[in-house]
Amino acid sequence: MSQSPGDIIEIVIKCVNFAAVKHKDQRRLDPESSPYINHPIGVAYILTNEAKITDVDVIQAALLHDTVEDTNATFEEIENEFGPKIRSIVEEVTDDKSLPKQERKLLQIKHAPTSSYEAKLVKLADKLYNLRDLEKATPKRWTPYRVQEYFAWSKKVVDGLRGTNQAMEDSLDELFKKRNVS
Ligand SMILES: Nc1nc2c(ncn2[C@@H]2O[C@H](COP(=O)(O)OP(=O)(O)O)[C@@H](OP(=O)(O)OP(=O)(O)O)[C@H]2O)c(=O)[nH]1
Ligand SMILES: [Mn+2]
Repeated sequence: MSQSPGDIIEIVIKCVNFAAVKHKDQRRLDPESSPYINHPIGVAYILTNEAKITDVDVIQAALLHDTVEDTNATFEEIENEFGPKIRSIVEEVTDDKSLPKQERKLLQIKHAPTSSYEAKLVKLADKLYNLRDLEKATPKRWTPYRVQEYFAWSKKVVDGLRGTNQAMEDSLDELFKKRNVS
């Protein structure tokens, strides 16, 4: 059965609310300690506004994409509230925080090319948002070297996501060019 505009608004606001409640005590690492929720909302907005994505599953997954990785939310909870499709996309974009950082970073590079189309879209928007943040301000306690390393690693992940969305890939390439990352 197709979703009415009312159904879509209801489910999207349910995701925004779920993410806001889960991320409520978290802040970004920028000098002003912005609310963390700005990030998932901004990732979803990149997808609607720049990537022109209208698939509600992708927008929902974007809003929820860091809840399991960074809060007490569980995949079971996501499935109960939002169904198996949303759980599956969120699962694809969630790092296993029990692994050493180096390994997590390598796994993102490795898994990017075989991710689903929906997960690739969320990943591209996530990287675009974070790299734009890095252009605006250096996160607390990050050295210039760490910033440059994040750019170089992101390029390797993005290279495995190509052929998914031209607008986001063009914006990412502009950022890599400015940083001389190739
Ligand atoms: N650029 C930037 N990033 C910030 C800021 N505050 C929090 N972050 C988060 O930091 C993460 C990147 O930092 P890392 O040290 O590389 O990753 P880690 O959290 O996995 O250890 C991103 O997580 P992520 O969204 O899960 O993405 P990713 O780690 O998969 O790239 C990003 O959302 C900020 O002010 N600026
Ligand atoms: Mn994120």
